[in-house]
This record gives sequence, structure tokens and C-alpha cells, in this order.
Amino acid sequence: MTAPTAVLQLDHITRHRAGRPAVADLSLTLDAGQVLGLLGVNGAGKSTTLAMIAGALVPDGGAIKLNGKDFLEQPELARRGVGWLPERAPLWPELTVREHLDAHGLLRGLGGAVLAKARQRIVERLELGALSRRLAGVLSQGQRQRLGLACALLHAPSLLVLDEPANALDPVQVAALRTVIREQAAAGTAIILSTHLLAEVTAACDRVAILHEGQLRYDGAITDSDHKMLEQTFFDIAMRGAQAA
Ligand SMILES: Nc1ncnc2c1ncn2[C@@H]1O[C@H](COP(=O)(O)OP(=O)(O)OP(=O)(O)O)[C@@H](O)[C@H]1O
Repeated sequence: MTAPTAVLQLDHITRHRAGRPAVADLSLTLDAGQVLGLLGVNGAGKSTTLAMIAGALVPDGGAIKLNGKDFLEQPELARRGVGWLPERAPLWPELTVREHLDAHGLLRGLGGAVLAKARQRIVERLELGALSRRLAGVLSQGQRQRLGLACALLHAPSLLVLDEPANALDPVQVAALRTVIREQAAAGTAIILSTHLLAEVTAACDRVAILHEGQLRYDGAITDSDHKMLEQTFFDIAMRGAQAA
């Protein structure tokens, strides 16, 4: 029996920023239903990696495959198959919540009754109904994040990319976000999220990849007994640049 195709495959991707390697020779794969925490200190290369996976930055070298297809050659695959919530949800202040969802749906190939159904589903799930006619410019930070997540999930992507998703959320909102992440993973969505907090990874993920100076230094499953070891590994990598992998 052949193994199922990975949802995401990064093959030796590299990206320079301001003349320096922000991500260097990074390879990893992610399967359906897996939740991978991309952990690293500030400047480790997490956002650069996620922007490439989301199709918003082009690598200088290497390949990215989504469900086995190279999306550097077919950029529309990223738009339709990936849902991306950047560190700050990019919203138009003068558009309403509903207008955002409609615009995102159209960009991702949804229209008519299909879009209406997808919008209704996500509005109900993320409790955005009461905010439908509200302008994005007057939303609270937590509401903006919820709308950004709704836009990322609207088209039921096979890969969900979340950049520091818990930043600026209160504990209740963080718990609600973790529930959505678990639900999505149970439904088969592959999820990659970035954070500089180990506790965020152990609470929300089943696997961790540690990036340091743009390089992958550790990649492994998370079990309850691993927490202490992971803490030490992350500390060693961050403080001494140790080669823990
Ligand atoms: N727009 C940019 N222009 C130039 N250099 C950049 C830009 N964005 C990031 N960099 C550089 O690329 C490297 C990786 O940054 P990146 O934002 O990917 O790291 P990060 O792990 O997401 O950090 P943080 O946790 O602080 O967001 C850093 O050296 C950073 O200074």
C-alpha cells in the first residue's frame, strides 16, 4: 500500500530578506489532520516560512507542494487550498464583516449558493452573526482576529496557516481558538501555526518544529511526557544555537 500524499511538502526552501537568509534549506511535510507548531524566538524565520506556504512570498530556492502539486508553478492552488491568517488580520476598515467574507469567497472561487452556504456555516461557527453589518474598522482586536480566521476557513482549505494566532487574545478567546483548531484537525485539515511560546504549542499541537536562524533544528511529535525535554531543547536551541535535531 502506498502512503497517502502529504498535504504540505516543503523541499529545501530558502528565502533571503535584506540580503540575509531568513529561511535556509527548510524541508518538512505535514499530513491531513496534523497540527504542527512552528516554534522559534523572534526573527527565527517563522513568518517568512508561513508567508511562503501561503503563497504570499516566493522562495529563492526549493519547492512547495500542496497535496502533491507544486504550487509555485500554479499559484491559484495556494489561493484555493490554503487558508492564511497572518499575524495581523489584513482587513479593509471600510468594509463590513459580511463584505469581507464575500470578497474572500470570490477570491477563492466560491460564488452564488455555494458561497452563501459557506458564509452561513462559518458565521454560525465563529459567532459572527451579530457583527455581520459592522465595519471592520470598528471591531475589537479579538473580533478582528475572529473575522480573519473566518476568512481563512471560509473555503474549507486543506491547509490552515496561522501566524501567532493567540497574540492579543484573552484567555477565553484563546480557549475558543484551540477548540476551532481541534475541530478543524478532526475534520482532516492540516494545520501549521507559529508561536514563540512553548506552552502554546503543547496546548494546541501534536507536533513541534523548532526554527532557529532560519534553519530547522528539531521536528518531533508531542506527548505529555515530552514537555520538560522540549522546554530544555527549545532553551538550548534559543540560547546556544544547539543542534538538537
Ligand atoms: N520585510 C522584511 N524586510 C527585511 N527583512 C525582513 C523582513 N521581514 C523579516 N525580515 C528578516 O527576516 C528574518 C526572519 O524574520 P521573520 O519575521 O520571518 O521571523 P519570525 O520568527 O516570524 O519573528 P517574530 O516572532 O519576531 O515575528 C529576520 O532577520 C527579520 O529581520
